[in-house]
Amino acid sequence: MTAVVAGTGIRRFALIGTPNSGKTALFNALTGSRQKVANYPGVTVERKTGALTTPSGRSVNIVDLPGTYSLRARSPDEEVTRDVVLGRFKAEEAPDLLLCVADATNLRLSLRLILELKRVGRPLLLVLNMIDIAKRRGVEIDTDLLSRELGVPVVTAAAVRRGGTEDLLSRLDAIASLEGLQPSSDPNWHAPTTGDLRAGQREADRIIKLAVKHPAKPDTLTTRLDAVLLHPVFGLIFLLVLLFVMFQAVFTWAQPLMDLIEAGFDGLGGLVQAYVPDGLLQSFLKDGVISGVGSVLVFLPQILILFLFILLLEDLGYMARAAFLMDRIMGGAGLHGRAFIPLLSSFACAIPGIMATRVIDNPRDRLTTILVAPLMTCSARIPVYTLIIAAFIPNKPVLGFFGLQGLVMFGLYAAGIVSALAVSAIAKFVFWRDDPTPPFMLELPDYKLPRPRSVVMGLYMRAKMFLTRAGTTIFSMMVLIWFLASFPRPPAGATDPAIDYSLASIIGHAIEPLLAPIGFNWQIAVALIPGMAAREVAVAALGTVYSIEGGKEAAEQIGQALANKWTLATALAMLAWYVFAPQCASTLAVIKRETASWKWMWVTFFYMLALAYLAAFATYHVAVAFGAG
Ligand SMILES: Nc1nc2c(ncn2[C@@H]2O[C@H](COP(=O)(O)OP(=O)(O)OP(=O)(O)O)[C@@H](O)[C@H]2O)c(=O)[nH]1
Ligand SMILES: [Mg+2]
Repeated sequence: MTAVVAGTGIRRFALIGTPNSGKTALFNALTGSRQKVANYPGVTVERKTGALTTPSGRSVNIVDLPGTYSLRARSPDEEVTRDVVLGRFKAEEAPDLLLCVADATNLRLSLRLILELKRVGRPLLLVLNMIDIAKRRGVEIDTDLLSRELGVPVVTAAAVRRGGTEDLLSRLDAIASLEGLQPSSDPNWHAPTTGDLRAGQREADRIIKLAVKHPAKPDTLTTRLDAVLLHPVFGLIFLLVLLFVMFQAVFTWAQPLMDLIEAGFDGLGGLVQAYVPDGLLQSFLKDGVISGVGSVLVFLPQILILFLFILLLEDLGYMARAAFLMDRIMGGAGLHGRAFIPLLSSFACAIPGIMATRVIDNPRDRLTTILVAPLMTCSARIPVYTLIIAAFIPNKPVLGFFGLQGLVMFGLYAAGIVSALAVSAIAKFVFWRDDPTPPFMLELPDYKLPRPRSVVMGLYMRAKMFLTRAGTTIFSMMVLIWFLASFPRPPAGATDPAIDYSLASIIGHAIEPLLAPIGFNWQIAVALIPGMAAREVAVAALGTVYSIEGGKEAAEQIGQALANKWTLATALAMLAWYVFAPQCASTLAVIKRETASWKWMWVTFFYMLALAYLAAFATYHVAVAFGAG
């Protein structure tokens, strides 16, 4: 028995394979986890572990790894895979077995990888995943012959089908009960040279010729769709229309649901006012919890609609195509084609977007992408944008079928994208003028119909995350704001509104002079500080401050309060501010971690702050000049 097994009694199996071959789908099927699975290469960027109990009751530790074509690691995510496989990963024992996952419909690069892995000297098992698709297309694989030629045992699987991992499980069971599994590796291992890789590819092609028969009529759906969707003109038009429909949908489809949630919170507020005696408790519940947290929760439908689109596009296999289409435009701005998916993920949140840059091998390209990712419009900005747009922009039709509100929203997203391109172009010019951008290579996955279960699961996870945030970060910030806006209590016989005596007012008025040139009042100043915890907190904070300020009678909703108390110029300046402001501490923390430097974190913070201030200043003064003050 090996030391590893004797020590813990638990086997460690690692999933390794080419990108998009279904490793994470298998990992989820085996361990019951819910790691992100999507139809483009580069979804997993760090190692994840989970536990499997085999049919005969043995415990196995499963490690999911980022996809890679070779152990000649080029990017940070591939380095993780290489180090785990070689047993060099700090604080982790080497795996007892490498489960090499291959896409059965596309074996060339997978077989080259497994030939390369053989040189490491660890026990191997080749899993031919997506066997369901291969069968449907009529691809015939002689697994016995394949196994003999490779000198590696082979098993088939369909990770996302019910019962699709049974054969694999019984294999794993047998392997887990083997006594003499030696997790050793060849001490003379060296990274493959280009020559090694070529030789490996020739050998892989020879084996494929022997063991795999492709149907006479290849699958043409993907080719036919790509003729249109990858077309340099029609493809781009399609992408733009798609994005526009997405933003329009976020606005219009969500409205009925938002009205419903809003009515629910209004009802709750009414109940609290009727049944909880006047005083601090009533104010805490009504102004702090209901006006504050409630004003953020109403945005759940919009966020879910946005994610519905993103999840569908990811599962369909469209994301990698969009990256391909955008490569020319992004290249012009000094961004690498590989930056597209990280930047698109940043529409959800800059944090996973910044993590996704690990697939970019060139450190300079990776850094540029990290610097501009926070400019993409994350979903936490949606509440701020929507609230202000709904309060100030009339819902007029434009050109017959576009809504003005939807257009403004689209404009804000566009402002984020254009400024990201501009900043990266400037960064390239200033820091890396002479470095050429390396060519862009990305395997385009086949189109797949999204599976309803995984889409629903993805939405559920998003909803859970949003609600958890509302219940923790946002709620605790609200308690703080409510406290600051309620204490100290006004002196006896005071005639001004109670909030004027509070700490919030003192702090807000102290900062106000700095923000007055961009048209912000003291209430906004108060809301911006806790907004650093999470952008949407600013909305909640305004809800609380205006609710306390309004006193008992103020039944008006926050949107109405803003419409009454802000000028149009202030509202527009606030929108401009939010396009750029570095309003999120967690993003800054992730930048620090991913770049391993304080310097780049501060660079991001200050350049975004400067842009935000300038943009808000310009917007405010132009708007005032046009009479919107
Ligand atoms: N039909 C079918 N689809 C599968 C199967 N396994 C995975 N998929 C789909 O293939 C796509 C890629 O799956 P992932 O599990 O994200 O692939 P991965 O190997 O983890 O990819 P990276 O993390 O990017 O390296 C997803 O759209 C899955 O739903 C399978 O056995 N059958
Ligand atoms: Mg994965």
